[in-house]
Amino acid sequence: MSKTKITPEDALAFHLLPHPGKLAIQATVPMSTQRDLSLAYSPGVAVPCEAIAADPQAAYDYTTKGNTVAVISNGTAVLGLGNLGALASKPVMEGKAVLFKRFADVNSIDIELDSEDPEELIAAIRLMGPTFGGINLEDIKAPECFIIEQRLKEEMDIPVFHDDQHGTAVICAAGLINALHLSGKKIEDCRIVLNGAGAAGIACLELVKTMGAKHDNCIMCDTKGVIYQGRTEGMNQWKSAHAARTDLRTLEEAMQGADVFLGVSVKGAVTREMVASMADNPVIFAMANPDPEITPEEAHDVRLDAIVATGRSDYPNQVNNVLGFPYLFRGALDINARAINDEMKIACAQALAELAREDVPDEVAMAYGRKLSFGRDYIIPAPFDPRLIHRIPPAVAKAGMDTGVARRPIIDMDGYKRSLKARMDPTASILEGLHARARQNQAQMIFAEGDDIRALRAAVAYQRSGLGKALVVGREADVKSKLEAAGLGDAVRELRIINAANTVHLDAYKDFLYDRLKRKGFDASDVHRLAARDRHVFSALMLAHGHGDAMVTGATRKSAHVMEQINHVFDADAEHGVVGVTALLHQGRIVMIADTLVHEWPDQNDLATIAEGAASVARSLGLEPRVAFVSFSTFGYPVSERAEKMHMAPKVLEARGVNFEFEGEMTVDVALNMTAMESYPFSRLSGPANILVVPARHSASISVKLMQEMAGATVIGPILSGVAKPIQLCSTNATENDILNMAVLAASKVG
Ligand SMILES: NC(=O)C1=CN([C@@H]2O[C@H](COP(=O)(O)OP(=O)(O)OC[C@H]3O[C@@H](n4cnc5c(N)ncnc54)[C@H](OP(=O)(O)O)[C@@H]3O)[C@@H](O)[C@H]2O)C=CC1
Ligand SMILES: CC(=O)C(=O)O
Ligand SMILES: [Mg+2]
Repeated sequence: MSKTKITPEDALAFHLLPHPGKLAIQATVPMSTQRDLSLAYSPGVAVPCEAIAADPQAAYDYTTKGNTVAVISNGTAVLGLGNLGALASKPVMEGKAVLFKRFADVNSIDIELDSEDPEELIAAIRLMGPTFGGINLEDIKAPECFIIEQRLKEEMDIPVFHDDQHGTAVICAAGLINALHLSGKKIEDCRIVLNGAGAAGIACLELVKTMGAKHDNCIMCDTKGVIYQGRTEGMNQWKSAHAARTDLRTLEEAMQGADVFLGVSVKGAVTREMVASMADNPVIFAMANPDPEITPEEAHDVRLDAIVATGRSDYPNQVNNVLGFPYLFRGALDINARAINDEMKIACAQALAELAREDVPDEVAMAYGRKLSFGRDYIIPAPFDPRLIHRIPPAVAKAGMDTGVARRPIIDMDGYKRSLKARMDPTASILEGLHARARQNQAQMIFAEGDDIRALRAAVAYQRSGLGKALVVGREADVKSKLEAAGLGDAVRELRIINAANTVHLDAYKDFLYDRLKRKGFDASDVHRLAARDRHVFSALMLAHGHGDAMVTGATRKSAHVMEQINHVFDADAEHGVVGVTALLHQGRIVMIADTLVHEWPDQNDLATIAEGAASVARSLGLEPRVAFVSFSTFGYPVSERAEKMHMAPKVLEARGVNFEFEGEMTVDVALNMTAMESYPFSRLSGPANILVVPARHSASISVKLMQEMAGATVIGPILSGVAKPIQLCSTNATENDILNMAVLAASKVG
């Protein structure tokens, strides 16, 4: 697996831009008219207030309570970094909140409380009960976390769940079930060593014992070594419950002959020697974050037979509570649960373990750059597995219903599973899919504009994200000084910088170009100038000769000019059926507009070609194309000469016998809104259109820019379809991230 290299600068920039932090709040109701105001606020708001006063359960219907979880910390155990305090824990808590949203569509808000006094924390959190459907406690150190959670569970009527305890224990249990399955050992026979007797450690060992591990076979260690019966130093009642009858005193001694090591302590706590002394087929879960107790490389160095997991996303087998808390809360919220109980946690662990043993869909395999199948390097589902959202919450909800904590049981389980699938934003998986394919292809990407810092930053990000090799066209000294000025001086060595003036291939490139242009009014000196001095032409020549797999350009010059230059090398014009398609991503929806680049005033045949090009782009993004030819008239009314070609284009497609849905002509609202489409029951579209073929390039540009400026839509493209090699153009106002996305798109098409 290619490892993503993240620098401290990357991490800070990610948190700084485009806005400080990682989340925002968005209204879900219209707030534009006097009437909206009267309904949302006084006087309309009084009605739900009274309804809730009469029946508290109504809060789940009329407020956000039922889908809102608080992520609460006091920062006393921030990951494995220790007591950084409430304020410094905020990035982690915001992070958990975004994970809740991304993976389970749970709205979540972070709350950092500046106190280490359990009583203060209990009082503060208890008072927040009315606001939330659940409380996720996070990174509060042991033993205070045990007292706080226990009391809040008793005193609150919503789920209170300390993620570091139970989230970790659930995932650890799921991974362990599968790891032991592979090593052919029974949990009751295993000698288990757990390092880190805090929030995560105590909960993990308790669950492992519930699963059948014998008390006398389990050794728990902390900073003072083995927790044995009679030890007095650094003890508390939770540690005492796991004190072993043993003469072992150090982690090193405990590890000898152990079958399983569970680490929830700190970076580097385990040595190669300790791993070497373990039993056959040892299981090692080094779960400390951000750095594990021992890296998989170090462990495998001494024990090839080890099954190793960490808490990180850049190694196989990520045993991290991100696989648990989003889905546990999703299931709990959907039954308006009073609590998350042990049965719900066990159901979650079992569902996760089962899922990992099943066949893995290709999209998941691609996201991880390798074929995943149940085995030593795949014992637990991967976080981007799209099946998690509809497999885990139903198991949790069912367990909650069976054990009587549901205020509102689910009656139609199949309907519930379908609704879970629909919850997820399809745009997220499309972008993830593109990244996945790009990562798998490991393309050598030509960044043509090495004189532009945005392109250079994108090239660095491309390479450091493990997507492939970045080839930058530019002068070495210039690239170096620009990168240094941007604080990226160390990236110079990582990139391959190609200077057109002194490449060994220049003569071959010139011969090729001369052949293409000699009958088009270009002489040898024109060709030399183009090949050696124009970065777009030079880059296209590199690509044409296989000295790179794909290219991205267009940030420094208008796309019409860039297309003209590229056309000297490739047949990238309307005549050759090339089409520009722009994808608009907005509010969980994707709509493509075509042609946004190549055809200026297409006729009906061109329009049909544009539809075909756009359909192939849609399929490459994993979408089943539904094309609408759009205009200001719908199915012939009002009659207009201008709309004629849009009316005729579907007939051309019919004659071509294409294998995707299309219809037209129609207005955009009919194309995108199934209710409006109901007035035309003969329409052949089975759902709202996802491709709008527009009458001309100006209407394409207007539509895209209007959506971008007014609605804040994310714009990807124009994506070029029909060129012999993957080339992507970005716009002159592209950001580093836009350029990177274009590179990813180009890379996803390689191969
Ligand atoms: N992968 C995952 O999903 C998760 C991983 N974790 C990781 O687990 C670790 C602990 O978190 P948490 O339980 O919340 O923290 P706590 O502060 O509650 O507990 C930390 C425990 O680790 C022990 N410890 C610290 N250093 C060492 C050492 N060198 N050798 C042995 N034990 C040591 C402490 O010992 P003592 O009692 O003597 O002070 C304490 O018992 C962190 O690294 C965290 O990132 C946590 C949750 C989830
Ligand atoms: C993953 C997590 O919750 C932790 O490391 O604290
Ligand atoms: Mg944590």
